[in-house]
Amino acid sequence: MRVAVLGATGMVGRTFVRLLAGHPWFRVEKLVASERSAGRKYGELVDDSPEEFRDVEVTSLPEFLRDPDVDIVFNALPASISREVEGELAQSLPVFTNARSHRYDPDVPILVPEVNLEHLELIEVQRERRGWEGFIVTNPNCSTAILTVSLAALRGFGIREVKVATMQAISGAGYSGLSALAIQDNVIPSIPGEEWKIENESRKILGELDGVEVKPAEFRISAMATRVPVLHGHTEAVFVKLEEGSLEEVREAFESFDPLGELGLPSYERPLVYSDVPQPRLHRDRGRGLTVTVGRLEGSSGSFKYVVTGHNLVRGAAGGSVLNAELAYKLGYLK
Ligand SMILES: N[C@@H](CC=O)C(=O)O
Repeated sequence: MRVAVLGATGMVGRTFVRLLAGHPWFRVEKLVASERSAGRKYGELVDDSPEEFRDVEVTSLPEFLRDPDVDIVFNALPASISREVEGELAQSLPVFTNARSHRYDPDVPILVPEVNLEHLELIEVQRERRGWEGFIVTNPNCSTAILTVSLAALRGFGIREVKVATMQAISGAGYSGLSALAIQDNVIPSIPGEEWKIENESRKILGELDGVEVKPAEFRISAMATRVPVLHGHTEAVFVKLEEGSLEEVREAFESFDPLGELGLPSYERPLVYSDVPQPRLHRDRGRGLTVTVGRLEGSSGSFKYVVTGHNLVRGAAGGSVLNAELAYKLGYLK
């Protein structure tokens, strides 16, 4: 299928392009960016462009919108312009987006294939309600994606409460998000909007599809987000209360979590690996960036703590979105 990547020169857009290079089902035909970049070769704008895209001429967003002529859109544009752009494109095309603009619409799924694949049924609700031929599927905020993969492994024990403190990498703030002087030798315990997203997106993702919308999961959740001087890879200290489960059972649940192994999705990797001391520099690239690493599990009688780390740009953004598209393709939502 022919694909366009919107916002192709930003941190997440570059990751989309890298992950889609040589993809067996999706062929990137259009790299879309600002008017400033339009007409220039992708390799001039992005130093580490995959070889096959170095000479591709970048298209401006207005030009793309006049005649999209692709089968699928991956969106890495900023949220400030995404709502309108996505709404326009979804009238005729499937849109897989990293932007938060539509995440909280009741008929739009926040999809993590290993956690809530059944929420894809909302595509039919969107089409019915909005008269679209296409649809919008979002991936979660990066820290939420990493957290929910670990929580999904624990769902069978009955999750009652989650407390999480994040240590988020610099790349989560975008290419020019933070100055070196602000983050070097420092920890910044404030990421605007992040805690609300973690708390609300997690409950939607782990919630139940009730016909035309998702009933959020009922567990209590409280998040504290911090930025740390790590390039890529968000790490999270999680404290969870479960209805039941021993330490051995919880560890076994982490170790055996592999819900979509049979589907044959090209990007699929085991979503979770247990390792004693998870660390972003050592573990973020595990499973080509799609595997999260869980460890430091301690606790008893339904009260546990653990650490999870994962690649914010891959599992937490572009990689999650590509996996969403692969799942939709496999389940017949892309024609
Ligand atoms: N908001 C996150 C980026 C992931 O979506 C961050 O600031 O790290």
